[in-house]
Amino acid sequence: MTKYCSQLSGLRHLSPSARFEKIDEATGELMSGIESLSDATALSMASADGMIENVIGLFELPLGVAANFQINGKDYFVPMAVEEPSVVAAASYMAKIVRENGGFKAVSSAPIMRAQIQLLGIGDPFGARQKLLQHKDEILALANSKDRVLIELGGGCCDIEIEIFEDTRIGSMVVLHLLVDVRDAMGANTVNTMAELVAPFAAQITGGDARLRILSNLADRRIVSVYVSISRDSLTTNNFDGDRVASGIVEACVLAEIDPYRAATHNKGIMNGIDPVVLATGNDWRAVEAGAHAWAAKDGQYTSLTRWERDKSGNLIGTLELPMPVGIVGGATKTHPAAKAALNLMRIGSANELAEVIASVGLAQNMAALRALSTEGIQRGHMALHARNIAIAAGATGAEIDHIAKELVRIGDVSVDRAHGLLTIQK
Ligand SMILES: CC(C)(COP(=O)([O-])OP(=O)([O-])OC[C@H]1O[C@@H](n2cnc3c(N)ncnc32)[C@H](O)[C@@H]1OP(=O)([O-])[O-])[C@@H](O)C(=O)NCCC(=O)NCCSC(=O)C[C@@](C)(O)CC(=O)[O-]
Ligand SMILES: NC(=O)C1=CN([C@@H]2O[C@H](COP(=O)(O)OP(=O)(O)OC[C@H]3O[C@@H](n4cnc5c(N)ncnc54)[C@H](O)[C@@H]3O)[C@@H](O)[C@H]2O)C=CC1
Repeated sequence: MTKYCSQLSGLRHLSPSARFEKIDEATGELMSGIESLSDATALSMASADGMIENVIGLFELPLGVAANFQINGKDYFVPMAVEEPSVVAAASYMAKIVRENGGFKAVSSAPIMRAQIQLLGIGDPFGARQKLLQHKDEILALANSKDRVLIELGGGCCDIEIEIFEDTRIGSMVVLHLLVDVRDAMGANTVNTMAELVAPFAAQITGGDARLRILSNLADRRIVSVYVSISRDSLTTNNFDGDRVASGIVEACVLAEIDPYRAATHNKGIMNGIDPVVLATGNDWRAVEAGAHAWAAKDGQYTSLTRWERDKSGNLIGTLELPMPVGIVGGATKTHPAAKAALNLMRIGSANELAEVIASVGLAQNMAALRALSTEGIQRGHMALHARNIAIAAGATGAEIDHIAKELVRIGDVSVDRAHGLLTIQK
């Protein structure tokens, strides 16, 4: 059997089916269910109808595969479901550079999610806090009394925290947090069930009224960190030397660290890498987005999720740290056949491993954007690929698409208007 090797060049020149075969070959043909990735009807109407309400159809997106990823010494072809051109190309390109420099190094914390129980109508919030702490063992036992599967897997509610808030409109608020190791699940349903189970007991021992009982999407105990170190020589391009590219990336990041206007766009670029993998694996991208942006503002000002710096030898060092509440069981991960196939394609063994892959793609995407923005600008690479979209929007079909796109790039005017003009001349 061929060894799984994600280092592949020239995928852009192949047709989708030839690309599929090439990747299948490069993965050692061990992908059960991989055909779902190229099958537009992978999700049946019956399954879709079981997933959400009032279903009348399916909504499709292109699924690309980013090549070259090596994370903690393991190779990955990364499936990305996304509508935006240049994202998959950029991820593959940066993964190629990072691979030559030892690959991505990622670590993640235990998969701990938190649920909140809001308790109102309490005159002695600090006394209530003490009572909750005194009953911690009973709270944990109650929370862990239903989900046998999770407990047998070594997960479950492992700690509590308590917050007190005073508000002029509603008075004292005591908020009990359940900290739950959710193992390989995203965990929202798991912790919500526990919160609803514990709430009446918490109300009884504090004398309060239990209101909200729901997870927090600021998953600050479920953090993934990823690191790259890149020599300046690897960053040299035809027009810029590596030292200039590295300092350009650092300087671009500094603006995002101090200016929320830039930080929002900078972090959007990171999510360009993260969301497509979250989506392709059937995970909840709203939860990941909410957690990422709340984390980016956790010190009181919205800032960059990445840091780029130079070490003493001049190497470019990039790091990304953020919450990553994703699962490989539960939610849609097992009901959507393409999501199952996506996890198979990457040979993912745990939710933590998936989190590490997703964060690596986020860091790669940020590097690509900063590299382009601080040197030649975003338009050349991105708009050249976007030109095909523009050609399609103007009505090009079949072989016309590539022809019109190339012409738009050659003229330097990637607009629907110009594409219309070119199509008219052609017809
Ligand atoms: C687009 C590139 C990669 C071109 O870059 P290039 O220098 O033209 O690439 P290349 O032709 O030298 O190819 C190098 C490698 O890139 C990959 N590659 C290259 N082209 C393709 C393709 N067509 N299809 C598949 N893979 C491709 C592929 O891995 C290839 O290796 P090979 O296969 O040849 O051995 C570069 O210009 C780039 O990274 N640009 C940045 C793109 C980007 O960030 N896009 C996101 C959209 S913009 C946005 O929304 C976010 C933003 C920018 O606002 C965020 C922010 O402000 O921070
Ligand atoms: N605010 C939010 O983010 C909210 C999100 N959701 C949704 O909740 C869903 C995810 O909830 P989950 O609790 O993950 O799903 P789930 O309830 O479908 O699956 C989790 C359960 O799977 C079982 N399980 C089997 N094998 C396991 C393993 N190896 N590790 C851990 N558990 C295992 C456990 O009993 C566990 O409780 C997503 O679809 C999300 O969209 C729901 C409510 C709110």
